[in-house]
Amino acid sequence: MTTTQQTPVHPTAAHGIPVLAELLGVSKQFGKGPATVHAVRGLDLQVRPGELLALLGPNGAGKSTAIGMVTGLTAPTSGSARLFGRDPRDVRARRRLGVMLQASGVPDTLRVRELLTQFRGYYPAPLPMAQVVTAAGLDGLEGRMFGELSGGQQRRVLFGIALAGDPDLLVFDEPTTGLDVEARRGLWSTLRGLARSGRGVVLTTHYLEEADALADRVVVIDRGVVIAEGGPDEIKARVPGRRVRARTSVDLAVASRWPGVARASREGPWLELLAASAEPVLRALLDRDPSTTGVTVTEPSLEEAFLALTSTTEATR
Ligand SMILES: Nc1ncnc2c1ncn2[C@@H]1O[C@H](COP(=O)(O)OP(=O)(O)OP(=O)(O)O)[C@@H](O)[C@H]1O
Repeated sequence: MTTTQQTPVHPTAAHGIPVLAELLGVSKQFGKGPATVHAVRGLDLQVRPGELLALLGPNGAGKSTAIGMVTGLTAPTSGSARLFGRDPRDVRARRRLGVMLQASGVPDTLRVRELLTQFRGYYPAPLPMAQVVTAAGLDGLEGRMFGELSGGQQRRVLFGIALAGDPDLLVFDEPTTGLDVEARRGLWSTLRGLARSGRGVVLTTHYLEEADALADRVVVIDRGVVIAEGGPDEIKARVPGRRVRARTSVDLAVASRWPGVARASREGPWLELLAASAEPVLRALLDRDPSTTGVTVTEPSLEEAFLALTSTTEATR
């Protein structure tokens, strides 16, 4: 952790717990007139030291736009974004921030060592080169040109660049996209270590098991607004659901209209229902088709909770 910083962490109103970054009632619109896109609408978000926060949401939900406002790359249309208590575009705040975005803009012809040296040079107290290389899994790649690396190796370089300044807050937009299983697990462990050392870590991900395995707090965004927030277990509990699967002749369209049924799907003879609770569904199934067999009831995964939270009742055949 950088020890030379003069800037105090911004003390927020909420119980005096320090906040590294926050969005307060932030909205962002792109375009004008009938073509206006409301990417983010009235979003509140806070990131605290030592926490790993995952932003989840379907494509186009507003996750990258939210991250852009936290990191000062995008100005809010209304509301306020603060980074270490300052405007996120203020260089004194940005020096304490490490960012890894989806698009890189890194020159293909620079070698990994040159890139890391260049980025370390932007910061007052950068992380030692050897630590950056090890944490990002770049051992042996230091002499290679960026443009000649594989997609996964390039992601690791970008990760190294985000770490280079030894930042207090790290923001990653889909950091594990394109990484193989081993590299992903390695990155998870690094992210956990960063949070344990007191840094704030924010990431967006499409891998829901990643948020489940990693995050202290999950914020689910849909159409620009927060629709759920809490620990992974709390998010799952927000859908007080059970997945009921059974071999039955009950019609999909009928079952999908039962009260409390959030999703229904059929695969051959198997009907699967995500429902608020299992008992009424089991009763209804057996009433309609006494020969229903093979019933299993399970808790929803984070993925199912996420789908139920971000979609209206949907029946698929
Ligand atoms: N520069 C821009 N100009 C116009 N529209 C934009 C711009 N950036 C984002 N949008 C729109 O804002 C909405 C939110 O986009 P955003 O990239 O924040 O979503 P996301 O949750 O990160 O999606 P994904 O998971 O696909 O990366 C989308 O409808 C997108 O098309």
